[in-house]
Amino acid sequence: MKLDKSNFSEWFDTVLREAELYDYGRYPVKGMGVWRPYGFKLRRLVLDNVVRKILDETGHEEVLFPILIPKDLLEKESEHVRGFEGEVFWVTKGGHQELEVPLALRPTSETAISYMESLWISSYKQLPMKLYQIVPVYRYETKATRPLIRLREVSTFKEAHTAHESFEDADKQCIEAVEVYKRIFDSLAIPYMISMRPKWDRFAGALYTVAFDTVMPDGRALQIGTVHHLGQNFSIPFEVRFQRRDEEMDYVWQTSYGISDRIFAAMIAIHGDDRGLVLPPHVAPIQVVIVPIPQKNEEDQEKVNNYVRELEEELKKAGIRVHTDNREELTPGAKYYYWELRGVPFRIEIGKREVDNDEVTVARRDVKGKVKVKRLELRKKLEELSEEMLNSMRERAWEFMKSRIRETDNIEEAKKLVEERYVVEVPWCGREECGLKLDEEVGRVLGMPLDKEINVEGKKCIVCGRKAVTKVRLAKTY
Ligand SMILES: Nc1ncnc2c1ncn2[C@@H]1O[C@H](COS(=O)(=O)NC(=O)[C@@H](N)CS)[C@@H](O)[C@H]1O
Ligand SMILES: [Zn+2]
Repeated sequence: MKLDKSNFSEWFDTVLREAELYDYGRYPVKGMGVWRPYGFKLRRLVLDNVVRKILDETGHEEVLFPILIPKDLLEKESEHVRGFEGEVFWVTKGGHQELEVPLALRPTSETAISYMESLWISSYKQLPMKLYQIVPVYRYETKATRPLIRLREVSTFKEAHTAHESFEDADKQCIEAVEVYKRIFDSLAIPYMISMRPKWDRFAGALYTVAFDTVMPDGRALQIGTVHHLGQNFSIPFEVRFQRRDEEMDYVWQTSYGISDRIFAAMIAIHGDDRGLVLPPHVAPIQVVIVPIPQKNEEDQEKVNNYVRELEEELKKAGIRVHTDNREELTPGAKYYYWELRGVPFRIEIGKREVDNDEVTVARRDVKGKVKVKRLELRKKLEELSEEMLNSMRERAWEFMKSRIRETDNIEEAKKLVEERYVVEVPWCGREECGLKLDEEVGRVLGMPLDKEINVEGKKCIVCGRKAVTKVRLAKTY
């Protein structure tokens, strides 16, 4: 099977399948895939070593809520229910019994969490309350479903929900949430744009939505994370009341922020190449694969086998996830291909020469060439190479994303650039009808850049010609 990343959609589906990460399209429910052992290990390492680690370090506490939400609860916040009513899976029967109250498979959990917070929270002393859970959520997506990108069972949904004393505190939490997401994406070397979503595209029930978008290899933008200021839109209907410091009663101010399986889609898509996966060393299920080079005579073979066994022991003791590929039926070359497809960051080749010189030959997955390393220096060298590899993956990914972003003051040029799969930044007057026109005729409005200086001095809205007040990013999106 020849991989060709220039045909991205085909490449992505093939890599997921051939690297035995994730089985999609064969499980007999549309929009739902299966995490296979190798992919499940990658997912667990990302969740434990990156997502949970950063969330726990920033004052969040992990919880677990029921998956079923009664209809009356889901419908308490009017904008929320309008936003999700077409997307909810319902459980309507228990055994032979029709259920009194239909139960929703959670599409997200603001309603479930606000309901319980109304029972838990009574005083400002309990605030801020910062909870998160990593659970599957369910959305009856009607647009084309795609593995890890648009699922009906979003199997890895990290949703954080926080409650605060004031609008300002919730606002500050949104800023903190943006920093948390920057750390998570930076740790996986995923590049991102941060934009304020336009009013017509914010989360159902939010005052505002800040979104992280990355650019996939085909130039289309993918929303990989969102942060919402919910104001009191849920706490009032759910009566999440608390006594303020001044002893007055008030409703809490809430935020919520979510990431999903899309972080795996982005990491796999952006770092992969024509040989398959390229994984950041600190989350790779196998960090080092040892490939022994077959020897002609018995004695040399014995020496190589012993050397390999010791080396593997040493690396395991150092906490490195190492695997020796002793399969007789494969040539070294076939083994290289097999482990490159699976994105193993480092390959160590051991032949007679390495044994005689007490060294190893190391090949890094993301760059060509090999280096010889003295066995005694190997552990330290692997740490250095891991750092170097992650940094170069991050640099390369940001370079690519920046190469896909253009600016123009001309609507015709904007259309052409979006057609060519660029993200285009254009001056805008801020009026909704112009924004909606851009959304329809040029490209999806990702929103106002929050991650760069905006200068629209003397610029005109590319739709109506009025004075521009800001810029907006437009793109073809998933
Ligand atoms: N069908 C889907 N498949 C995969 N990922 C999805 C899907 N729908 C949304 N996502 C991802 O999940 C993130 C959070 O979803 S959301 O609707 O924007 N926000 C919420 O649900 C809020 N309750 C924050 S937890 C999105 O930014 C997007 O990256
Ligand atoms: Zn305008």
